[in-house]
Amino acid sequence: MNAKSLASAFTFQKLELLQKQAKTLEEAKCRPASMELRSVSWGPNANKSLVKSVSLQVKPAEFLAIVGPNGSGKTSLLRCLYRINQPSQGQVFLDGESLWDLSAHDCAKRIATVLQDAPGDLGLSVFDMVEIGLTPKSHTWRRSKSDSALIEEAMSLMNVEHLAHRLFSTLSGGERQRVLIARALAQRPDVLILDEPTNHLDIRHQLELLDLLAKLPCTLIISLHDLSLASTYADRVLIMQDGEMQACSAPSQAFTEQSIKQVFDVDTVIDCHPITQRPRFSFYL
Ligand SMILES: Nc1ncnc2c1ncn2[C@@H]1O[C@H](COP(=O)(O)OP(=O)(O)OP(=O)(O)O)[C@@H](O)[C@H]1O
Repeated sequence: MNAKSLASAFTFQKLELLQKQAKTLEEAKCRPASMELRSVSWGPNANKSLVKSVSLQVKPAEFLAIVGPNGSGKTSLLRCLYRINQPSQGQVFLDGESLWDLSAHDCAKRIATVLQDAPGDLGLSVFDMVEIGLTPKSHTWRRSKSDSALIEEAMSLMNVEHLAHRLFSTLSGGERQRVLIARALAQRPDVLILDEPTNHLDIRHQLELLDLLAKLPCTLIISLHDLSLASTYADRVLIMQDGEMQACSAPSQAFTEQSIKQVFDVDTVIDCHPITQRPRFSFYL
């Protein structure tokens, strides 16, 4: 077997393992939810809107990527979706129920988040950190065998099981990010919201993460700076500019040379990726 076929056999085995594990998470009763924003606006005060009348529907199990330049309102919009930013106008719905009619605890049972600001040094081990993911659905303080299996499975999916006993605070940026994603997976969410999850990750881990996320049996809403990752993995792409939604459609429709010039102010040549058949970009100024 030559090096190339060895590498692809390894990738295949690993993918098979990931798929099997994602199936176990599926058996752990994920119920992908729909989300809807109806004319949602939000701002830190009455005179300032950072999210401006955004309307969209996300179907159960859909993968929606949110892209846009720095300061375009991606994080502010995500915060509306996980019940931190209460809209000044409009409403957000989770499976048809208004998010603000649900308790924070009910939301946490269904929506998991991985945010840009990592939690501070809580003196917790990696295992403890991932275990926190079980809290919203726990009925008791005692950890059961299936709880431990879920924690281990989530750590193994994110390739951090060898770090289980390390202090979270001693990890590298990329390791921390993977632990926080494992924590979100242990939560067995119906909706998973991630804000720039590929920050700190090397290219191999970026691709593995997106590949794994795209297979999870939950609704995914992810902000990404990397347009190629959004193009390769997302079902639809929402392009934000100055707090407004510029486009929300399949990558091949949302990403055009004109839309990228208008929103990101860079020139692009777009062609079709020979393997993924998705739009591929070459940027220039
Ligand atoms: N609570 C707040 N008070 C005042 N301004 C805010 C507040 N939250 C966000 N902003 C500003 O609103 C704009 C949008 O911020 P947001 O974090 O939503 O953008 P983003 O698209 O996620 O940016 P980035 O790509 O840099 O992460 C930014 O200019 C930011 O400084």
